[in-house]
Amino acid sequence: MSFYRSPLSISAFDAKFEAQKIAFAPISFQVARCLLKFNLLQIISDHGENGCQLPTLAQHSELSEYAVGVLIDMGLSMGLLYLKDEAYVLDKIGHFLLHDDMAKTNLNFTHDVCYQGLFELEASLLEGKPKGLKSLGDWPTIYPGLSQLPEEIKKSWFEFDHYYSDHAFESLLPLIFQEKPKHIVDVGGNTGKWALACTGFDNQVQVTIMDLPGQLNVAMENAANAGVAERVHAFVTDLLDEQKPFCEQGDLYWMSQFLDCFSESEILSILKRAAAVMKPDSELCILETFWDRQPFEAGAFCVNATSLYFTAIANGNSRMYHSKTLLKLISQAGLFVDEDIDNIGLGHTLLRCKRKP
Ligand SMILES: C[S@@+](CC[C@H](N)C(=O)[O-])C[C@H]1O[C@@H](n2cnc3c(N)ncnc32)[C@H](O)[C@@H]1O
Repeated sequence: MSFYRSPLSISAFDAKFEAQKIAFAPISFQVARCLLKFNLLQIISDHGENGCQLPTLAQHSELSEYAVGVLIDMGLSMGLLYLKDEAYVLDKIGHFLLHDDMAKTNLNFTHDVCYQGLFELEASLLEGKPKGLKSLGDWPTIYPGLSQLPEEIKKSWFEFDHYYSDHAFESLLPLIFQEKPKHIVDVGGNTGKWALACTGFDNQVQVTIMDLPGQLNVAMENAANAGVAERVHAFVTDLLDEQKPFCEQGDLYWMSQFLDCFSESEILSILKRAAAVMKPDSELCILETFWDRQPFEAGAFCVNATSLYFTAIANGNSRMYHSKTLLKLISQAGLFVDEDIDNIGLGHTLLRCKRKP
């Protein structure tokens, strides 16, 4: 990691400006969202290098000239737009806000899932509980509620979750099937996307998904729709309950974007239970986004920001970890890392683990 290791090279004057950007950050965020929502960035983009004047923009939009005016003037201040005489022209940051699917996915997730709940960050930090979760529903953590979230919010949550794992899955399949596993146990298998990717890649493999009941219903429906119901099996569980059995007989245990949903002590307990059912030659493959393993500072920013979603909304006690934290827990659970591969998909790391002899 080449960043975060020295003071920023920035003048006091510019640093003071950066501090003001933070002070007004929620306002900038909502302005960006509304510029997108009301199509204003798109209309300005359509007008190319000559740009578009306020009255024309208002004519093309459902908003009043006043409403468009406050948005686009703040758009100038945020560096999304610039002025050419009286016309507003799309600048580079505006271009990426409009066209970059990662920015869109992160923005929708932040708005729909996190925005209201983050008001409770302070209380969440003090109590170690996701005090903002009540903005979405009445559950102890977000996970039992995933399948019951209102449609728009559910869409943003799943698009966010899938965006990152989908980018990793394609390059992972050949790696995961290197040792030709016959039975894969997908721990926290969610909607069954990985299970379906595996059954599509290998026409013999059997996949068991361990998850909470709400998610498993969705996953099994997806498996049936894909015509692989006889090769995808449901293992209903709550991994926070140490008394519940762990699926045995897996050649390969798969935990993708899963351990970050738990605190360090919960991770240790889950890993110990996995190690206890693993055969001497079983593998445990962990796919995570560690903030210290990001090739670019932008990645570390997104990963560290996501931690606060866990704090205020998801469960109050988990985060996107530093790789050293997970490596320590893996060893404490009686496992060792056989292979450690960075830069998979969008900043994922694959840890291939085995039981210590
Ligand atoms: C962030 S999603 C990861 C989904 C998927 N593995 C991927 O890579 O996109 C976490 C998954 O863990 C499941 N999960 C969370 N808490 C759980 C628990 N206590 N017991 C079982 N599954 C749980 C959730 O239902 C969800 O499907």
